[in-house]
Amino acid sequence: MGQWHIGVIGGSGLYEPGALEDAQEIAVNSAFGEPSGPVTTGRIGNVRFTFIARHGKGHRLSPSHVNFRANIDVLKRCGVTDILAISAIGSLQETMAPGTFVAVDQLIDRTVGRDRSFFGNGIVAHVPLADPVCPRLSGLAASAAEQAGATVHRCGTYVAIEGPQFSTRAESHLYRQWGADVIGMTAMPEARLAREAELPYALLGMVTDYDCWRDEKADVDVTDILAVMRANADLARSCLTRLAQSLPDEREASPIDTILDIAIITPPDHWDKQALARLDAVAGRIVTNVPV
Ligand SMILES: CSC[C@H]1O[C@H](OP(=O)(O)O)[C@H](O)[C@@H]1O
Ligand SMILES: Nc1ncnc2[nH]cnc12
Repeated sequence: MGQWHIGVIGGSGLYEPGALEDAQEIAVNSAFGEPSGPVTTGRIGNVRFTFIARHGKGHRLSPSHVNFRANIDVLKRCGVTDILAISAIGSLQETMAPGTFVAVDQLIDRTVGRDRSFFGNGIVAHVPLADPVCPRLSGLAASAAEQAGATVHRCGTYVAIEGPQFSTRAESHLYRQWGADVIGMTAMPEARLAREAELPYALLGMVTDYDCWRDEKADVDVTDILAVMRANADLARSCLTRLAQSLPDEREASPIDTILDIAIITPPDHWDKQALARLDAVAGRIVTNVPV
């Protein structure tokens, strides 16, 4: 049992966490390069929240240039116990209309060329990822969103594309045939890296558009997406307040908190010193007590 500390990754249209008590903006260095920006840490009631804007303030970073490793590393360094990501998503299903929320539970990764692991080169780990989303946090976040007044779909498969362009119509139809429900550009490798950092991850998507499969005339565009996101940003922020109010007083341990115990395949006497040095936060629970 322990305290909750929720890391929030704010996506398109959500560049500020809203009112946090005792809020402080802090620049935290990462061993994996430049994060998207400083974090804002503060409390809602008894629960600590630490927020980072995924694309940076002013939306400077495209999905391909977000340093996902640095962002997760920084949140881990801040001591977060769980991550709630908030994203703009396109809908691939008629029933998931713009303005509704989706608590994503599965992911398909179509991104290319992004750094997708903290490990390799001197210390190899293979974490299980069959269920990339933490059902506990996802359920709590979905309930919080409902209490805040949102219509929430409690599961959905998200296909992560590389972007930055939106999909072709043929791709959009293909993803629907694959069983994807929603589409975005950022949940991968974010979810992979959260798992490697032993952080339960949940993703609350806000549907902003129907991508391009549905209507031959009205294709997705960024202006419409941002209008929906702006209209929903306060709703997203009130989800955080509701979440803080509804979290159990004590946080029960999750199997994800110790997932590296079953994932690191390289024996400690072969661990590379340089690799270890930058894993001091992500795998700090394991590597800091190892004699080198
Ligand atoms: C602004 S439209 C496309 C952009 O929005 C989504 O970002 P995020 O997941 O950070 O909310 C999508 O993944 C694209 O990056
Ligand atoms: N249709 C779409 N495709 C990819 N990313 C998105 N983010 C919001 N809408 C999207």
